[in-house]
Amino acid sequence: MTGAREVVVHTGKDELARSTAARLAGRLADAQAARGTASVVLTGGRNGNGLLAALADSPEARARLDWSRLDVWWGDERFLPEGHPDRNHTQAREALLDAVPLDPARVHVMPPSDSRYAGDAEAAAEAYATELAAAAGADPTVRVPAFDVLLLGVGPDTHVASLFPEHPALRETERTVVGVHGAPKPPPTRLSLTLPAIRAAEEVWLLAAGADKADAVALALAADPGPLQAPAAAAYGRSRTLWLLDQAAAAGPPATGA
Ligand SMILES: O=C(O)[C@H](O)[C@@H](O)[C@H](O)[C@H](O)COP(=O)(O)O
Repeated sequence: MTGAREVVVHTGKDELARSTAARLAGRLADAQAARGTASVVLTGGRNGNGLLAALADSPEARARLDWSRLDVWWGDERFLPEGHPDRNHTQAREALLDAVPLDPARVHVMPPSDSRYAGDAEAAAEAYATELAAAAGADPTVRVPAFDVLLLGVGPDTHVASLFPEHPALRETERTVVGVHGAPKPPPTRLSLTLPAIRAAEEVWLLAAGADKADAVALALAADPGPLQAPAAAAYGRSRTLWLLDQAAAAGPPATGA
Protein backbone atom coordinates (compact mmCIF):
# COMPACT_ATOMS: atom_id res chain seq x y z
CA MET A 1 0.00 0.00 0.00
CA THR A 2 2.67 2.45 0.97
CA GLY A 3 6.17 3.57 0.09
CA ALA A 4 8.75 2.78 2.73
CA ARG A 5 8.36 4.69 5.99
CA GLU A 6 11.54 6.34 7.21
CA VAL A 7 12.19 8.19 10.46
CA VAL A 8 14.83 10.92 10.78
CA VAL A 9 15.57 12.45 14.18
CA HIS A 10 17.22 15.85 14.62
CA THR A 11 18.50 17.32 17.88
CA GLY A 12 15.95 20.11 18.32
CA LYS A 13 13.22 22.00 16.49
CA ASP A 14 15.58 24.58 14.95
CA GLU A 15 17.83 21.88 13.55
CA LEU A 16 14.74 20.03 12.33
CA ALA A 17 13.58 23.15 10.48
CA ARG A 18 17.03 23.91 9.01
CA SER A 19 17.76 20.37 7.84
CA THR A 20 14.28 19.87 6.48
CA ALA A 21 14.49 23.16 4.57
CA ALA A 22 17.73 21.97 2.92
CA ARG A 23 16.19 18.58 2.17
CA LEU A 24 13.05 20.15 0.71
CA ALA A 25 14.94 22.65 -1.44
CA GLY A 26 17.04 19.78 -2.80
CA ARG A 27 14.06 17.53 -3.49
CA LEU A 28 12.12 20.28 -5.29
CA ALA A 29 15.17 21.42 -7.26
CA ASP A 30 15.74 17.81 -8.38
CA ALA A 31 12.13 17.65 -9.59
CA GLN A 32 12.61 20.91 -11.51
CA ALA A 33 15.79 19.57 -13.07
CA ALA A 34 13.98 16.41 -14.15
CA ARG A 35 10.62 17.83 -15.20
CA GLY A 36 10.87 21.59 -15.37
CA THR A 37 8.47 22.23 -12.48
CA ALA A 38 7.93 21.03 -8.92
CA SER A 39 5.02 21.02 -6.50
CA VAL A 40 4.76 21.24 -2.74
CA VAL A 41 1.76 21.05 -0.41
CA LEU A 42 2.09 23.24 2.68
CA THR A 43 0.82 22.57 6.18
CA GLY A 44 -0.31 24.97 8.88
CA GLY A 45 1.06 25.00 12.42
CA ARG A 46 4.27 26.03 14.15
CA ASN A 47 6.48 23.35 12.64
CA GLY A 48 5.24 23.98 9.14
CA ASN A 49 5.77 27.71 9.48
CA GLY A 50 9.17 27.18 11.11
CA LEU A 51 10.14 25.14 8.06
CA LEU A 52 9.00 27.91 5.70
CA ALA A 53 10.99 30.51 7.64
CA ALA A 54 14.05 28.26 7.42
CA LEU A 55 13.46 27.83 3.69
CA ALA A 56 13.52 31.63 3.31
CA ASP A 57 17.08 31.57 4.74
CA SER A 58 18.19 28.33 3.14
CA PRO A 59 21.44 28.44 1.12
CA GLU A 60 20.26 25.32 -0.76
CA ALA A 61 17.06 27.10 -1.82
CA ARG A 62 19.01 30.17 -2.88
CA ALA A 63 21.45 28.11 -4.88
CA ARG A 64 19.15 25.64 -6.57
CA LEU A 65 15.43 26.40 -6.37
CA ASP A 66 13.60 28.32 -9.11
CA TRP A 67 10.65 29.81 -7.21
CA SER A 68 8.88 30.80 -10.43
CA ARG A 69 8.53 27.13 -11.41
CA LEU A 70 7.13 25.91 -8.10
CA ASP A 71 3.46 25.05 -7.59
CA VAL A 72 2.30 25.70 -4.04
CA TRP A 73 -0.80 24.02 -2.62
CA TRP A 74 -2.25 23.65 0.88
CA GLY A 75 -3.19 20.49 2.73
CA ASP A 76 -5.62 22.35 4.93
CA GLU A 77 -6.87 25.80 5.75
CA ARG A 78 -8.65 27.46 8.62
CA PHE A 79 -11.93 28.74 7.09
CA LEU A 80 -11.56 32.42 8.00
CA PRO A 81 -11.69 35.71 6.08
CA GLU A 82 -8.91 36.63 3.66
CA GLY A 83 -5.90 38.07 5.49
CA HIS A 84 -6.98 36.78 8.91
CA PRO A 85 -3.83 36.26 10.99
CA ASP A 86 -4.84 32.68 11.80
CA ARG A 87 -5.19 31.60 8.20
CA ASN A 88 -2.48 29.19 7.11
CA HIS A 89 -2.13 31.25 3.94
CA THR A 90 -1.49 34.46 5.90
CA GLN A 91 1.08 32.74 8.11
CA ALA A 92 2.84 31.17 5.11
CA ARG A 93 3.01 34.56 3.42
CA GLU A 94 4.64 36.05 6.50
CA ALA A 95 7.08 33.16 6.91
CA LEU A 96 8.15 32.82 3.27
CA LEU A 97 5.81 33.43 0.38
CA ASP A 98 5.93 37.23 0.30
CA ALA A 99 9.73 37.15 0.26
CA VAL A 100 10.30 34.95 -2.79
CA PRO A 101 9.52 35.41 -6.50
CA LEU A 102 6.73 32.85 -6.89
CA ASP A 103 4.48 32.89 -9.95
CA PRO A 104 1.08 33.99 -8.52
CA ALA A 105 -0.66 31.67 -10.99
CA ARG A 106 1.10 28.74 -9.32
CA VAL A 107 0.05 29.63 -5.76
CA HIS A 108 -3.14 27.67 -5.13
CA VAL A 109 -4.77 29.20 -2.07
CA MET A 110 -7.76 27.51 -0.43
CA PRO A 111 -10.74 29.90 -0.55
CA PRO A 112 -11.28 32.15 2.48
CA SER A 113 -14.64 32.31 4.23
CA ASP A 114 -15.42 35.77 2.82
CA SER A 115 -14.89 34.64 -0.76
CA ARG A 116 -17.70 34.06 -3.20
CA TYR A 117 -18.49 30.89 -1.24
CA ALA A 118 -19.86 33.14 1.51
CA GLY A 119 -19.14 30.99 4.52
CA ASP A 120 -20.06 27.74 2.76
CA ALA A 121 -17.14 25.43 3.53
CA GLU A 122 -18.49 22.63 1.34
CA ALA A 123 -18.70 24.89 -1.71
CA ALA A 124 -15.19 26.20 -1.00
CA ALA A 125 -13.89 22.63 -0.69
CA GLU A 126 -15.51 21.71 -3.98
CA ALA A 127 -13.91 24.71 -5.69
CA TYR A 128 -10.48 23.61 -4.48
CA ALA A 129 -11.17 20.04 -5.61
CA THR A 130 -11.97 21.43 -9.08
CA GLU A 131 -8.68 23.36 -9.12
CA LEU A 132 -6.78 20.22 -8.13
CA ALA A 133 -8.51 18.17 -10.82
CA ALA A 134 -7.68 20.77 -13.47
CA ALA A 135 -4.01 20.65 -12.47
CA ALA A 136 -4.02 16.84 -12.47
CA GLY A 137 -4.40 16.69 -16.26
CA ALA A 138 -6.77 15.33 -18.83
CA ASP A 139 -7.46 11.87 -17.40
CA PRO A 140 -10.77 12.32 -15.50
CA THR A 141 -9.95 9.42 -13.17
CA VAL A 142 -6.90 11.28 -11.82
CA ARG A 143 -8.24 14.07 -9.61
CA VAL A 144 -5.14 15.20 -7.75
CA PRO A 145 -1.67 16.02 -9.10
CA ALA A 146 1.16 13.72 -8.01
CA PHE A 147 2.66 16.33 -5.66
CA ASP A 148 6.42 16.02 -5.24
CA VAL A 149 6.26 16.66 -1.49
CA LEU A 150 3.23 16.99 0.76
CA LEU A 151 4.03 18.39 4.21
CA LEU A 152 1.99 17.55 7.30
CA GLY A 153 2.39 18.82 10.85
CA VAL A 154 1.37 16.21 13.41
CA GLY A 155 -0.93 17.31 16.24
CA PRO A 156 -0.66 16.01 19.82
CA ASP A 157 -3.76 13.88 19.13
CA THR A 158 -2.16 12.55 15.87
CA HIS A 159 -4.28 14.78 13.61
CA VAL A 160 -2.79 15.77 10.27
CA ALA A 161 -4.05 18.52 7.96
CA SER A 162 -7.57 19.04 9.41
CA LEU A 163 -8.26 15.33 9.79
CA PHE A 164 -8.89 14.73 13.49
CA PRO A 165 -9.23 11.36 15.27
CA GLU A 166 -12.74 9.87 15.04
CA HIS A 167 -13.91 12.68 12.74
CA PRO A 168 -16.21 11.70 9.83
CA ALA A 169 -13.85 13.46 7.36
CA LEU A 170 -11.47 10.54 7.86
CA ARG A 171 -13.98 8.17 6.30
CA GLU A 172 -14.13 10.11 3.04
CA THR A 173 -13.25 7.88 0.13
CA GLU A 174 -14.63 9.86 -2.83
CA ARG A 175 -14.03 13.57 -2.39
CA THR A 176 -10.49 14.98 -2.45
CA VAL A 177 -11.26 18.10 -0.35
CA VAL A 178 -13.88 18.46 2.37
CA GLY A 179 -15.25 21.08 4.72
CA VAL A 180 -14.45 20.03 8.28
CA HIS A 181 -16.92 21.11 10.93
CA GLY A 182 -16.51 20.90 14.71
CA ALA A 183 -12.70 20.59 14.62
CA PRO A 184 -11.28 20.31 18.16
CA LYS A 185 -8.43 22.70 17.26
CA PRO A 186 -9.67 26.23 16.59
CA PRO A 187 -11.15 27.45 14.40
CA PRO A 188 -13.87 24.79 14.27
CA THR A 189 -14.53 25.15 10.53
CA ARG A 190 -11.73 24.17 8.20
CA LEU A 191 -11.00 22.84 4.73
CA SER A 192 -8.86 19.76 4.32
CA LEU A 193 -7.49 17.37 1.77
CA THR A 194 -8.82 13.88 2.46
CA LEU A 195 -6.71 10.76 2.94
CA PRO A 196 -7.10 9.68 -0.72
CA ALA A 197 -5.81 13.10 -1.85
CA ILE A 198 -2.90 13.01 0.58
CA ARG A 199 -1.95 9.56 -0.66
CA ALA A 200 -1.68 10.87 -4.23
CA ALA A 201 1.56 12.63 -3.27
CA GLU A 202 4.84 11.05 -4.29
CA GLU A 203 6.33 11.86 -0.91
CA VAL A 204 4.59 12.67 2.36
CA TRP A 205 6.75 14.31 5.03
CA LEU A 206 5.37 14.43 8.58
CA LEU A 207 6.87 16.98 10.98
CA ALA A 208 6.78 16.87 14.77
CA ALA A 209 8.85 18.58 17.44
CA GLY A 210 8.57 18.82 21.20
CA ALA A 211 7.73 16.53 24.10
CA ASP A 212 4.01 17.21 23.71
CA LYS A 213 4.15 15.23 20.44
CA ALA A 214 5.94 12.17 21.83
CA ASP A 215 2.78 10.18 22.60
CA ALA A 216 1.27 10.96 19.21
CA VAL A 217 4.42 9.96 17.35
CA ALA A 218 4.74 6.73 19.33
CA LEU A 219 1.11 5.84 18.65
CA ALA A 220 1.26 6.60 14.94
CA LEU A 221 4.52 4.71 14.44
CA ALA A 222 3.28 1.69 16.39
CA ALA A 223 1.95 -1.22 14.38
CA ASP A 224 -0.98 -0.07 12.26
CA PRO A 225 -3.49 1.77 14.40
CA GLY A 226 -6.65 2.46 12.36
CA PRO A 227 -6.95 5.84 10.64
CA LEU A 228 -9.82 6.84 12.92
CA GLN A 229 -7.60 6.49 15.98
CA ALA A 230 -4.39 7.86 14.48
CA PRO A 231 -4.82 9.90 11.28
CA ALA A 232 -1.06 10.45 11.03
CA ALA A 233 -0.51 6.71 10.66
CA ALA A 234 -2.84 6.68 7.66
CA ALA A 235 -0.99 9.44 5.81
CA TYR A 236 1.56 8.08 3.37
CA GLY A 237 3.07 8.84 0.01
CA ARG A 238 3.24 6.71 -3.11
CA SER A 239 6.98 6.32 -3.05
CA ARG A 240 8.04 7.59 0.34
CA THR A 241 6.75 8.49 3.79
CA LEU A 242 9.24 10.45 5.85
CA TRP A 243 8.84 11.23 9.53
CA LEU A 244 11.01 14.22 10.48
CA LEU A 245 11.27 14.61 14.25
CA ASP A 246 13.28 16.24 16.94
CA GLN A 247 14.61 14.17 19.82
CA ALA A 248 11.84 15.18 22.21
CA ALA A 249 9.10 14.10 19.79
CA ALA A 250 10.95 10.86 19.07
CA ALA A 251 11.39 9.98 22.74
CA GLY A 252 8.21 7.91 23.01
CA PRO A 253 5.57 8.14 25.69
CA PRO A 254 6.83 9.39 29.06
CA ALA A 255 7.52 6.65 31.62
CA THR A 256 4.65 6.28 34.06
CA GLY A 257 4.45 4.77 37.54
CA ALA A 258 7.25 4.43 40.07
O1 LIG B 1 -3.94 24.25 10.24
C1 LIG B 1 -3.51 23.54 11.13
O2 LIG B 1 -3.71 23.77 12.30
C2 LIG B 1 -2.72 22.38 10.72
O3 LIG B 1 -2.35 22.21 9.44
C3 LIG B 1 -2.50 21.26 11.67
O4 LIG B 1 -2.67 19.98 11.13
C4 LIG B 1 -1.08 21.42 12.23
O5 LIG B 1 -0.13 21.13 11.24
C5 LIG B 1 -0.85 20.52 13.43
O6 LIG B 1 -1.80 20.87 14.42
C6 LIG B 1 0.53 20.66 14.01
O7 LIG B 1 0.72 21.98 14.41
P1 LIG B 1 2.02 22.42 15.20
O8 LIG B 1 3.18 22.24 14.30
O9 LIG B 1 1.75 23.86 15.57
O10 LIG B 1 2.08 21.57 16.43
